[in-house]
Amino acid sequence: MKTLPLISFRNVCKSWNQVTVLENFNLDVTSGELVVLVGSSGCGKSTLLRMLVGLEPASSGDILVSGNPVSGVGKERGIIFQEPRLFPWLTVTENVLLGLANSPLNSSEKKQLALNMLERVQLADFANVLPSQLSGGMAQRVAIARGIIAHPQILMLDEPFGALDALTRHTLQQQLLELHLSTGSTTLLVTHDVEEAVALADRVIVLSPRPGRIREEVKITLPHTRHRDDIAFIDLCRHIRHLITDVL
Ligand SMILES: Nc1ncnc2c1ncn2[C@@H]1O[C@H](COP(=O)(O)OP(=O)(O)OP(=O)(O)O)[C@@H](O)[C@H]1O
Repeated sequence: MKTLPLISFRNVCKSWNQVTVLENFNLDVTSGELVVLVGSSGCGKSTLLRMLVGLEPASSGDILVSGNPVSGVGKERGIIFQEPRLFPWLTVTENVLLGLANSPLNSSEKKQLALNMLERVQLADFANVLPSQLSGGMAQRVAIARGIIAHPQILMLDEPFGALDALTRHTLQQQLLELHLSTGSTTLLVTHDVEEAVALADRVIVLSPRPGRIREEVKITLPHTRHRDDIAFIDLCRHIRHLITDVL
C-alpha cells in the first residue's frame, strides 16, 4: 500500500501581475524526508516555501499537508528565514522562548530547553543580551535555535546559513542534520550552496529558471556522515551545478 505523502504540491501555479513564477509545479514529500530545493535566482524557491507555510496563496493548484489544503499558517509548519527577524526588545533567551509559545511545558522547563538549545548553537554566554549586541551570524544562530526548538512537524529553512562564515555554517549544517535524523522532522531547505544540498539532502530538487518547474530530482543515497572530498560527493555536486547553470 502506498503511503500518503505528508506534503503535496499539485499543479501549483503562481503569478504576480503578468509574471508567471511557478508553472504546474508537482512535488510529493514523504514524512521524515529532508528535501533541498536549488535553482537559479528568481526561479521561485522562496515562493514555494512561503506558500507551504501559508503566507502566500497559490494562483492555482493545490498544496496539501496530510491530505488537507493549506489555508494559512499553522503551528505544525515552521520557517527559518535568511535574516534573523528577532524582537529587538527581547533578550536572546526570550527570543528563543518564543519558539515554545505553544508548548505545554512549564516556564522553568522551557527555560532549560532554551538554554540547552543556546548551548548547541554556542551562544550560552549571550543568553541575557539584546539582539543589538550580537553580530549578524550570532543573531542568525538565535533565529535557528528559535525555529528548531519549536519542533514543528514540517521545518522549512530559506537560505538559513547564507550569511554565516564557513565554519559556523558547517557546524550548523551538522546540527541541523543531527536534529533532523534524531527527531524525524520533515525538512525543506532552500539553498544556493550545492555542497550543503548534497551534504544534507535525501533528495535535491533542481528547479529550472522562471517559470520554475522541476528540472531533475537527484536522490542522494550516500550514507551519513558524508565526506565532501569523496569522488561520489564531488560528482553529485558537479551534476547539480551543471543542471542549475546549463540553460535549456
Ligand atoms: N511579493 C511579490 N510581488 C511580486 N513579485 C514577487 C513577490 N515575491 C516574489 N516575487 C517574484 O517572484 C519571483 C521568484 O521569487 P523567489 O523569491 O521565490 O525566488 P527564489 O528562487 O527564492 O530567488 P533567490 O534565490 O534569489 O532568493 C521573482 O521574480 C520575484 O521578483
